[in-house]
Amino acid sequence: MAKPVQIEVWNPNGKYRVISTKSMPGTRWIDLLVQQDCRVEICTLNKTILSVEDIIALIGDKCDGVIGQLTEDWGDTLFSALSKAGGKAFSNMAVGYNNVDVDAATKYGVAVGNTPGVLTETTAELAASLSLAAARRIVEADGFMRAGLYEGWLPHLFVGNLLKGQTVGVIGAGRIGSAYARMMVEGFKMNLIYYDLYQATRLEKFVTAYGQFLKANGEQPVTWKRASSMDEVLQEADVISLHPILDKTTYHLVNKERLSMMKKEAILVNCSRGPVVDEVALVEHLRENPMFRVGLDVFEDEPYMKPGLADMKNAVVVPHIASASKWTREGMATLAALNVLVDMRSLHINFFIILHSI
Ligand SMILES: NC(=O)C1=CN([C@@H]2O[C@H](COP(=O)(O)OP(=O)(O)OC[C@H]3O[C@@H](n4cnc5c(N)ncnc54)[C@H](O)[C@@H]3O)[C@@H](O)[C@H]2O)C=CC1
Ligand SMILES: O=C(O)C(=O)CO
Repeated sequence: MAKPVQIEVWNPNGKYRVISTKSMPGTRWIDLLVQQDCRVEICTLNKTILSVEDIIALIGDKCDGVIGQLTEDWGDTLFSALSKAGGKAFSNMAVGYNNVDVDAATKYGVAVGNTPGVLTETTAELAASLSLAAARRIVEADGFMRAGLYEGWLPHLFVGNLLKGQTVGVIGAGRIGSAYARMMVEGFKMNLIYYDLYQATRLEKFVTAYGQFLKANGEQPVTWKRASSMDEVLQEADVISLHPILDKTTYHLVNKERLSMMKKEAILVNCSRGPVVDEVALVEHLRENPMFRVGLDVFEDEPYMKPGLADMKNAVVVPHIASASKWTREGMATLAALNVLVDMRSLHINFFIILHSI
C-alpha cells in the first residue's frame, strides 16, 4: 500500500519532476533545477533515515530524477522503481557509492552521480580537529571544567601528545587524505608516511618542497615515505587518519590484529566510513590501552555506537559532521542538482544556461 508522502513543492508546473529525499542547505540547487523547467519536490517527512518504501512512495508514477542521501539504500528495488517512473538520473549527496548499487542503476538505465571535491578541505579540517582533540584531550578537559573539578594548575593535568616532529600516517591518500596530510605536515611540522594503492605524487612534491623551505630557514625538515603496506603505517605513525573509500577491500581494514600493531600511545582518526574499522575490536583496544586515543566521525552501525564506546574517555566522538560547513553543504547540494540535470540529458536540458548560472 502506498505510503502518505509529505513534500514541499517548488515550481509546481515544471515539466520535469525531480525529487530530493531531504531538504538541503541553500537555494542555489533549487534555482538551478527550476531554471531548467523542473518541478522540485523535497521530502519533509519528519524521519531522519527514509526507508526504501518511503522513497518508492516519493518516486510515485512519474519521476525524472532523484537526489538521495548516503543513509539510503539505493539498490535494485529503488532503481527499478525509478526506472519504471521514467527516471534517468540519481545523485548521491555524498562522496562515493558505498550505499549505491551502481550495477543495478546501470541495469535500469539510470545514471548515477556523487559530490566529490567540495567536501575535501572541510572533511580534512574535521580530521585535523579530531587529531588535535584526541592529542590534547580537549573533550575530557572540557568535561572536567564543566563538572567544576578544576582546582588549579597541576603538572600532570591532562597531559597529552605533542604533534610537532612526530609522524602522521594516512591510509588512503586521495583528495581528502592528501588535504589532511598537508594540513598536518605544514601546520604541525609532522613527518608523513602514507599508504595508498596509487602514488600521491603531488603530496610527495609538497612535503619535499616544504622540507626544503624549513631547512633553508634553519629548521628541521619534514620528510615523507610511501609505505609498501598498510601495516608499515600502523607500526610507524603516531597519528593515523583513515581516508579510503569503503568497499569490500577496506571493510574492517583496521581490525584487532592491526590495532595491536599500533603504538600504545597512538591516535587513530576515522572520517571515512564506519565499517572501515572493526568497532567492537576498537572498544576492546581502547579499554585495554588507556593511552591510545581515537577521534571518530563515523560508526559501523550509524546512528548507533557499539556497546562501551560512549564510556571511553580516550574516544572523541562526533555525529558524522566532517563535511558540515555551510560552503561545503551548499556546494554538495548544487553539485547533486547539476548531476541530475546533466544525467537527464535526453530531456534536452540547456547546458549553456546551466553553465552560466553557476
Ligand atoms: N565523514 C564524512 O563526512 C565524509 C566521508 N568521506 C569518505 O571519504 C572517502 C574518501 O573521499 P575522497 O578522498 O574524496 O576520495 P578519493 O577517491 O579521492 O580517495 C580515496 C583513496 O582511497 C584509496 N584506496 C582505495 N582502496 C584502498 C585500500 N584498500 N587501501 C588504501 N587506500 C585505498 C584510493 O586509491 C584513493 O586514493 C569517501 O569515499 C567517503 O566514504 C568523504 C567525505 C565526507
Ligand atoms: O559525502 C560524504 O561522503 C559524507 O560522508 C557526508 O559528508
